[in-house]
Amino acid sequence: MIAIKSVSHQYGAEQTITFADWQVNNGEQWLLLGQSGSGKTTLLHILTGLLKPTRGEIKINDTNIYTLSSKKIDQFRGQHIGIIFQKPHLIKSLNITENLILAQTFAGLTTNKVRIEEVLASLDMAHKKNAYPQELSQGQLQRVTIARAVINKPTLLIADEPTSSLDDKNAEAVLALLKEQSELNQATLVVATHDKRVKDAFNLTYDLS
Ligand SMILES: Nc1ncnc2c1ncn2[C@@H]1O[C@H](COP(=O)(O)OP(=O)(O)OP(=O)(O)O)[C@@H](O)[C@H]1O
Repeated sequence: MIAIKSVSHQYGAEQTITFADWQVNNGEQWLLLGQSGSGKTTLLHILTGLLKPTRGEIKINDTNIYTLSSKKIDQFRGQHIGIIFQKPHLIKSLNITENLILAQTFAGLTTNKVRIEEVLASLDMAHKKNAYPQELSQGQLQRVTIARAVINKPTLLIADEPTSSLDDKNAEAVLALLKEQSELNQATLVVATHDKRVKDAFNLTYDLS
């Protein structure tokens, strides 16, 4: 489902990061490990269609994504890839339901409120569907971020450092949620981290260091 082959990226004249070939099958749960500066963010951007690598090929669901136009890549991302960033990036002037509608619209899909209610319920957030982002706690905001990432039933769910700012208890809870949601939505999960606490929760690891 994800295959990267002979991929490297060059920043300026001096720095080239080379990525080992990687094959990820449907439904697998992977940890993407690497120290600061090893290239995790670069690889995530490459995988999500945000950064065309200098060399190599990336296939997601048999689509060679960098052969698509940038508009088609944006649509492909919206429909097939759910991304959980460290910070929520929700629109403050829209309530939670409206933020999720926006995620459907950006992907070129029609509004599906039933799906929104289903996802919010699965994250125990149904009671906050009309709340605004500033009315939510950090933990609730993180749940909404996960809801937004899975709303379009992505085949690939990517989380970038989801636990680094959390204490042990919350880090464990977020990991459990990510695993549960990827299973519920039959999505492949890739969690990028340098957080050693996360290591034991995964048995498949792609290590950049
Ligand atoms: N736009 C850029 N221009 C030049 N060099 C860059 C650029 N982006 C990243 N780099 C360099 O590429 C290397 C990998 O960066 P990247 O952000 O992918 O690492 P990372 O593993 O995500 O690090 P961290 O865990 O600290 O976020 C670093 O040496 C960085 O300085």
